[in-house]
Amino acid sequence: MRTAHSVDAVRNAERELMARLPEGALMKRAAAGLATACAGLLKDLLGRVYGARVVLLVGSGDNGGDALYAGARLARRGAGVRVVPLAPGRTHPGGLAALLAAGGRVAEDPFEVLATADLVLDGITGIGGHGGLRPDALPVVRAARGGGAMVVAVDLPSGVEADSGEVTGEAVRADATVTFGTYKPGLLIDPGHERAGALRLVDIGLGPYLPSVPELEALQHADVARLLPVPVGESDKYRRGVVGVVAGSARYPGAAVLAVSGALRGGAGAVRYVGPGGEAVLARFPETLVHEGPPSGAGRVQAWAVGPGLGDGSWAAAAVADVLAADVPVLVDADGLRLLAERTVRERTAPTLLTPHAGEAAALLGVDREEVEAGRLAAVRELAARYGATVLLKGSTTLVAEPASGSASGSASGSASEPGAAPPVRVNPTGTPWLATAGSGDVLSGLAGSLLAAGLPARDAASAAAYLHGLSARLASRGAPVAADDVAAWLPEAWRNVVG
Ligand SMILES: NC(=O)C1=CN([C@@H]2O[C@H](COP(=O)(O)OP(=O)(O)OC[C@H]3O[C@@H](n4cnc5c(N)ncnc54)[C@H](O)[C@@H]3O)[C@@H](O)[C@H]2O)[C@@H](O)CC1
Ligand SMILES: [K+]
Repeated sequence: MRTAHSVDAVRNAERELMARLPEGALMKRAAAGLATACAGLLKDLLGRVYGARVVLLVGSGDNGGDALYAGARLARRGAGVRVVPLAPGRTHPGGLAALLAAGGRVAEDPFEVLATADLVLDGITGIGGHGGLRPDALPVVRAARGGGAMVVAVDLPSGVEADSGEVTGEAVRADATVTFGTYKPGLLIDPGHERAGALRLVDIGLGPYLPSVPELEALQHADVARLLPVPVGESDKYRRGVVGVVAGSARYPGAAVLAVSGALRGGAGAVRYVGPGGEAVLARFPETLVHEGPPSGAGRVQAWAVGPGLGDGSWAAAAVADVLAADVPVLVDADGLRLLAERTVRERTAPTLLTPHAGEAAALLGVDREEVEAGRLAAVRELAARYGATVLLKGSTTLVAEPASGSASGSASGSASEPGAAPPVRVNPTGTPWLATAGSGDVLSGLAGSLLAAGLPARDAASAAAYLHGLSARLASRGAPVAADDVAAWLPEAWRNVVG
């Protein structure tokens, strides 16, 4: 599991640790890890550190200090290091002295050195930065990218808000980010994540001083493997769980097929389909149990997934209300989200999982889509709190938030967090831009619904589904476009990849 902590948590931990260490020791630890990472990258790039051309972009804070001490280490190994001070007169004095003593120099012409640099270290701002890059930094940052050097961000790409991943205006676009002590939420959530490049974590000894419950967590293979249901000898289809899928319409019969295709690969023992797309579903998946009346008359199910391609006719509205009245976990997606009342969801006693994309989340919150996209973490938390439901906010870095315990009964998922506090938001690390394709959300709904029916708590079902879904798209794509149908077809391979 990768975990990220807030700036406040990092600063508190740093304070406690620093009180036990000699002055400056923590920064030197950070700089040593940073220099080692840069030396490794230079060796991959050039086969050597000696003679490499390194430029340091340095702001007014300790982030610049890290860059300067790391630059000094690289200079001692024979790299030609030049510093571009973006806040002249406020450059970290100890760091600058160390760099100059090691043979580094202040660049006379920033643009000249950036044009020929092999590696640029972005030490403009770290966790103390706010409000995006300042105008005076923009031409220098653009020249760094334009010169073709590898750009390595120190702790965080400058311009990215550490706690949210928000970018106001412009931010550095790094090839790699070397971060200290713990990941920061902004490194794992878009738009910040996408600016960070490959992530490396340097241990500076903060671990024991960080809160045990992080702000954010990203599951890895082993975590997901532990969550996935495994049938045992005496399992039958009912014990494995039956998932009910309410999806599709005369206009969108394909949504029914895609949602069922995801549900069939999600671990439930059987899939019941309810809606007007039964014929299309059976033609493709004869193993589906099809029902035409209201969902409540369909027979036993352990969880429902409702919404993809439903349209907004009266049948759809009645079906959504019918499903929400059931005392089993319910996933609501797509058109279903337009047909639900906040109060109905809040009053449910069984878990509810909402799976909006940014546009749908914006409609539920009554704000603009851009606001949700820029502040995804705040949006998913707000939705979970308002609806008292688990919320999966789709996107390139899909997020899963749980409401604080007590705000919705039945939706706790065994988290180790304090009573009353919401557990950490989960961010999915397997997404790929190729997943932004029509119908892929329908597959995800069926898959997550199936995992709910198999008995996973809503937060686990949502995060395991997002993980498998992203991985499946990556496996299917291998760099080429994929269709939603491919994503569904590759789910068994993704599952094997995770548990194998
Ligand atoms: N506190 C510690 O013990 C450690 C801190 N470390 C480093 O220190 C960093 C935090 O240092 P600071 O708290 O000094 O903060 P930063 O260095 O991140 O930035 C704060 C400085 O930048 C200015 N600033 C804020 N927003 C700006 C913007 N948009 N454009 C330009 N300048 C802006 C502020 O006026 C302030 O002077 C971490 O990210 C990490 O790199 C590491 O050395 C590990 C140890
Ligand atoms: K930085």
